[in-house]
Amino acid sequence: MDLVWYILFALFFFIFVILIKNQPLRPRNFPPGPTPVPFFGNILSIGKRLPDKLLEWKEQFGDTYSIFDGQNALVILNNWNTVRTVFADDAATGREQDCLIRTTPGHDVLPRTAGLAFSDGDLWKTHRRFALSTLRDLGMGKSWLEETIIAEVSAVCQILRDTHVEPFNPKVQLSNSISNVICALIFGKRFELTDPKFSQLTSSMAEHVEGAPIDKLLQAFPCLLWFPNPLRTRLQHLRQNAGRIADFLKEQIRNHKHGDRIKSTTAPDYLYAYQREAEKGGNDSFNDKQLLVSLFDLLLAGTETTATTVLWALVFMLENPDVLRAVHEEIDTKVGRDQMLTNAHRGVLPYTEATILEVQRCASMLPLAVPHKARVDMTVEGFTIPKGTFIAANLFAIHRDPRWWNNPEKFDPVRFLDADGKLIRPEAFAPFSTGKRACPGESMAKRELFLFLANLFRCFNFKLAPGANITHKDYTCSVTLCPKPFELIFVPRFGA
Ligand code: HEM
Repeated sequence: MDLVWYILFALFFFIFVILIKNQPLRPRNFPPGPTPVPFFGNILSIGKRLPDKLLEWKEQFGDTYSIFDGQNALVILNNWNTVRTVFADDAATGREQDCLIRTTPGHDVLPRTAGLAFSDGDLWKTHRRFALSTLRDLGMGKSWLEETIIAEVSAVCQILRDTHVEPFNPKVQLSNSISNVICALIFGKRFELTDPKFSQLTSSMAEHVEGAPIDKLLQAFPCLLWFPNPLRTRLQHLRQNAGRIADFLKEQIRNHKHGDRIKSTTAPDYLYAYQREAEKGGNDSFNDKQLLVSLFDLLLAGTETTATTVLWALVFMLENPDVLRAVHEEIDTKVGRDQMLTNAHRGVLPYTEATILEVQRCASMLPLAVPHKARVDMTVEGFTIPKGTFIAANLFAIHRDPRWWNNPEKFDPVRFLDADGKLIRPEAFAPFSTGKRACPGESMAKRELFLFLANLFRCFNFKLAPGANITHKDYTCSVTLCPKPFELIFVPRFGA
């Protein structure tokens, strides 16, 4: 009996030590926040609606607070002025480098510390500068990009007309056509919207983004990688997905190198510009590994974000038929129904553009943008943030902050118009984030969103399929907020 008690005592003592060792602790003078539990941090309190929980904690702990995902602390910034100051600082430009979906011990699907979105330091600076100038050279003031986007919108509108007012989930076709724009930009190629292989690829991209929470969970509990379980199986599937996208990109690079490029446009593309830069020599970071991951980042960032915003726009138009009616009226009276809308029409369609901005504000589809990491010890709002701490801008909260927005829960495009009906950009509007790591695709994305959405609005009325229901509260939450799958009836407003 004594031995049993002895073993039990030793076991409890062992568990106690493990719990104490794994109790996440806030360093001195660190932002306050909810009490974490051993191993899990605050993960278990979050539930299915992360943005709502983060708003609750903001009420409780103030504008700058911290939470733990497993053992890692994440500082959440909810005040726009703080975000602007912190993200302008070079010290806050670090990024998380570990990603289980992208890398496997001994075999990296996509090499870590490479690319644009998850690299940092000098490598990131060099390649971000290159990306910004190349995207600007390829896109700015060039008609080919606008023509490419309009061709894609026309193709997708035709597919939607061909549904003959039958219920249809437009997600795959919209993602394919939006992905075609970034494919044209990065390697000058387009794919048929109904091509099953291409549809599989864009679905893999969506799954890759949705998989981020699994990655986080397995990083918090690496022991789950040691034995078969559903999370490990899911991770393997996500890695295969990432591998499939990487293989697709390698094929494009090979074809390009072998001069087998399909010239759908006369413009040179990103890949061409990159290879020219590499040939110049003088900087060996312009290598094949960096090229592959940069293309991966551009393809995913350029497809998922824009496609999800378009889906959100459809949801908000269903919920706000008066707004859609006002958009139709503006387009019909200022331009007319019988021509495709181009960038030249932006100036005469301020209400339509304001509607798109309001969709971005209300959706806040990247609710925490992409978290940054402190590269050195920092002081933020009087708190000490040690080197290596993750820092996130809560764009979802900023876009609902009553200090900046009247009646923030209301979908109201007029907040983006001045008294003369001209478009304004309120200060705390930051769907593309701000500062040194702000989205390099912003100007391209804005153009795409206008051309896709204004033309979809021009062409269709949207109705829910009988018995179906979707509201802006029905979303899935990973890195992005994405409306749950829904079917719509696309009612053409006029003949083709
Ligand atoms: C509606 C469309 C889009 C939205 C809302 C969006 C938003 C964002 C946000 C919030 C970030 C994180 C910024 C930060 O870390 O502070 C980001 C990063 C990034 N975006 Fe976008 N984006 C969009 C479209 C695009 C497009 C079309 C491209 C490519 C042409 C692109 C390429 C990138 C890249 C490469 C990064 C990583 C930048 C870095 O880490 O330095 N995005 N985007």
